[in-house]
Amino acid sequence: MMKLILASGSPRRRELLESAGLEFDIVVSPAEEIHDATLGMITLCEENARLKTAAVAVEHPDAVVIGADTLVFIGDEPLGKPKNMEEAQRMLRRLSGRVHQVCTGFCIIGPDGGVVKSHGLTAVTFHELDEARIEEYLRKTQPLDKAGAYGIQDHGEMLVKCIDGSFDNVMGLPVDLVLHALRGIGLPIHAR
Ligand SMILES: Cc1cn([C@H]2C[C@H](O)[C@@H](COP(=O)(O)OP(=O)(O)OP(=O)(O)O)O2)c(=O)[nH]c1=O
Repeated sequence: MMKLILASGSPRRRELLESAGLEFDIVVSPAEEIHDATLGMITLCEENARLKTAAVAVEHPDAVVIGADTLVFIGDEPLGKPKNMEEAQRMLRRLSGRVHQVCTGFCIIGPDGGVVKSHGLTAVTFHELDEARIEEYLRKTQPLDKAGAYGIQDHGEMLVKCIDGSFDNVMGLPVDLVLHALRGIGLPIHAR
């Protein structure tokens, strides 16, 4: 049986892959992310996913390794994780009352060195948020380890009016696409 490794320290990614019924080990990737917005949304997320995955794959050449990167985009501008609560507040103010895109790039590297890259894209519409709502949200949740300063799984109803696309993808991993890609490289995965 081929070993699967999730190259991620994100508890959300772990939860999503577990709920898909997969067995895997976790190895947190030491790779540094790049922030070059001129690459464009999809290339930037997929390239970050590839860097994270490749850094683990070289150490585990017999395994199938998967890694991912989630970014929030306002137009062409990527929002990563806020550095502090003030930046988190500024991000939520900017997301208020509008639509943004959440892109999760993922990469799978197999024992043959083959690289598969793909991504999920979800449009998220926020309610109009007043200052009191933003403050309450930031008090209730932990925004600093999340792209765009929010977690849709974390009191998301306080912020999110609607989404167009996959919820899992916003949370950190487009599970259906990942399962499809894993099947494509020959991992025995049963339908959900
Ligand atoms: C938009 C959004 C992001 N997130 C999280 C998912 C990711 O953990 C995080 C984006 O940061 P990432 O850099 O994609 O991932 P990470 O640093 O947490 O973990 P690793 O690089 O080891 O895989 O934001 C949510 O949990 N909910 C959301 O609604």
